[in-house]
Amino acid sequence: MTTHQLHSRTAFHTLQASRFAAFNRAHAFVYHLALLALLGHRLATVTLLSSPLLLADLVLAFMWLSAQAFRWRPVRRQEFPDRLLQEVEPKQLPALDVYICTADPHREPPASVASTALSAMAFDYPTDRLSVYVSDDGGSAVTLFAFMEAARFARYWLPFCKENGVATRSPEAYFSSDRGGESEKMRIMYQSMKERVENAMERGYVQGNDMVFDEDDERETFDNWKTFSRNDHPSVIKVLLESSKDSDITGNALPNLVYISREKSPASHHHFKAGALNVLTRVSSCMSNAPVILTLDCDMYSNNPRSPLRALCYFLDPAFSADLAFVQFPQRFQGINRNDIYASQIRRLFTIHSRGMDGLRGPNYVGTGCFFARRALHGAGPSSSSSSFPPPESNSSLLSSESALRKAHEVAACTYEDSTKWGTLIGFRYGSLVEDFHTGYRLHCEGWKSVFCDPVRSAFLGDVPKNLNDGLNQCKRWIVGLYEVAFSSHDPLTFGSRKASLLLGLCYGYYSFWGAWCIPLITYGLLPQLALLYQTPLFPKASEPWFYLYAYLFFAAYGHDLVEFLADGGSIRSWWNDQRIWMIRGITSFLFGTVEFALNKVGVSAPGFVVTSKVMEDEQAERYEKGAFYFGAQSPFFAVLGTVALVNLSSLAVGIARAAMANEVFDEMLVQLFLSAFVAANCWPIYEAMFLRRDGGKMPRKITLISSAFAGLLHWIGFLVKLHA
Ligand SMILES: O=c1ccn([C@@H]2O[C@H](COP(=O)(O)OP(=O)(O)O[C@H]3O[C@H](CO)[C@@H](O)[C@H](O)[C@H]3O)[C@@H](O)[C@H]2O)c(=O)[nH]1
Ligand SMILES: [Mn+2]
Repeated sequence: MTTHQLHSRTAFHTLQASRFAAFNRAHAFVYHLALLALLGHRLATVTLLSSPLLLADLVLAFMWLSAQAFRWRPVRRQEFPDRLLQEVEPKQLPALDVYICTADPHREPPASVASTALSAMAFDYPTDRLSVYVSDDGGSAVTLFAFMEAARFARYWLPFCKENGVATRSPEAYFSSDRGGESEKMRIMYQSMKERVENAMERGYVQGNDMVFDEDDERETFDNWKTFSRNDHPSVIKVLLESSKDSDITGNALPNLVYISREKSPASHHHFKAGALNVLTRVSSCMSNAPVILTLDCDMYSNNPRSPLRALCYFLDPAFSADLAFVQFPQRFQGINRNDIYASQIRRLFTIHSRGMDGLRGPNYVGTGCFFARRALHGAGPSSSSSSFPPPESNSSLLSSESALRKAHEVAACTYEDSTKWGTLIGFRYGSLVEDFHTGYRLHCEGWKSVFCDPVRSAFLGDVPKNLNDGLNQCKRWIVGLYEVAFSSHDPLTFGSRKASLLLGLCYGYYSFWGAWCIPLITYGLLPQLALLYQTPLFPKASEPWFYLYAYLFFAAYGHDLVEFLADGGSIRSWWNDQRIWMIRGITSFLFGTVEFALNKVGVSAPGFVVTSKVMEDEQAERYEKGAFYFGAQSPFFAVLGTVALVNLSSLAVGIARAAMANEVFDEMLVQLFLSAFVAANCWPIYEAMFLRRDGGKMPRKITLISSAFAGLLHWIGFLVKLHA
């Protein structure tokens, strides 16, 4: 029991260990014995043909073992913002800097990005200590324009939210559901602002008709912009709202709002989002320099205006916060269809495993919805930084003062980081496409801890890729980034387990090698099926005792997974979809990511960050809403899926036919028959898309043909192997 529980009547937060922990440990003990027996049996019976299964089982064993770390001590926390407010005067609350990253106005519509900013500006937080900074890696004049519009709209929107007790403070989200009465005027105002932004977006630049330029300076900015290109332009830093000068229509101060597009040049590396976050960290330190920082992706709007207070329940607890680097809220999403066909919620990553890590030293940083102590980004471990929180008052001079702006431009320059420790020891860390995973991991290694904060009303909501191909591409990028950490000089298994803890090292090890799932998934998705076709048994007979070992290992793993999923609030249908997508990712994203990482390693290609699209055509939206898969892209992923689906279908058909004729086939081949049937059941949407559907989401003819050719090739190889065996 912690001290916080003892004083739970006044504590700002409490912690409760999960009742599952004891069960998990007992189960892990039994399961590991079975796993050892399996590996022993495999080794003793290994043949040339079954040797890939041995490798697959070894990878499975590693995955299982490292995943037990998440189950060792899951915890749940609760925080009490009202108690905090009883003890801390609003004037004593630390300043808060919010960072919002955007990178591409075509994939991330500027009006939605501005909506996210408005939701953060409308936090239940003293506006004179709140600043919102947006980083625009897209270098888009339209995004700046959208933020200028948002700055004007904020004068009405903030008082509207507070007077009407609105909880959904992103205007985009608020007006997407039908509202009448009072909000009609606001809706019209928002719609017309959105239209102006969209018109400028369509045109591609901002002109005098779009807005009344307040100052010549504004006109000049947009005129100069016409010579900029995305990858080559000077820094643009604009203070759009300044708390000490600007107020809303009721006379209350507005938060600071600052637009930044860092300098870009083809000659320097920009380190994707991590680079953007580091510029934000430095520019904001020249301006508001708040001790608390919130990072948000441009699509992750605030859905709970009190989340800053919740984070402060931890940061303002002096007995707790000395080594607290960040408070992570789960990534949650809006607009997911009923049974979450693409398993977009990724419950395991975003909640189940986060709770597991929270019982060790804290959840991983997942890039958005995360409050940081600024000092944790200074590169000194917790013991050497000042233990009191919050640190002394932030800058009080004007954000837009000439000196602040001069300094800000200096630190946003693309050569500023040359021969500094930014990205290696200071700030957000470079070297991985999953800068969030990497940064959180390194902070844990430095001795910092983190907290997982999961209020009943989700704190933030974002968009998910609602198209299978986009989702698989996103996952592929993650895999490449995760391997970059796995094969760095700070690899989780050796370095991490020493510096953080053995269990945390295993957690990070599990994810850094996430892509290795492709080995067992591809092996188990093809080999037993081909062997079934050519009547080669690879598993014990159903009448042998060893059979029960396999059955136990399979059903216990799936069962445990299901129980965890249901306990997290999932349904059986969405669990089924989740495990299906895991298989699909395994043989596509994980495989392609593994290959891509290897190619990067030998210098054939270089890592790139393809921003996930947050826009969707109406037809696609409708199809997604109905729960139909979308296969209508010429994607190499789909060719792999089609191949595996066809191999399983043919082996299942042949296997059943043979088993119907001879009983001993059933006995000998039960495991292989089961595997074919199980994979085929999972492949149902693929068969539909190949053979049954007529709509735009069906598999393109070409992909079906390529898949059939590959499947045929595999059958033929199987046949040759059988001939020679
Ligand atoms: O060069 C870049 C590339 C991306 N971004 C921003 O990074 C965010 C995440 O990009 P997105 O395409 O949405 O990637 P996802 O894969 O959906 O993002 C997940 O994975 C990322 C990498 O691990 C994390 O940074 C994110 O927080 C996490 O939500 C967006 O706001 C982008 O605008 C930049 O600012 N600069
Ligand atoms: Mn995203």
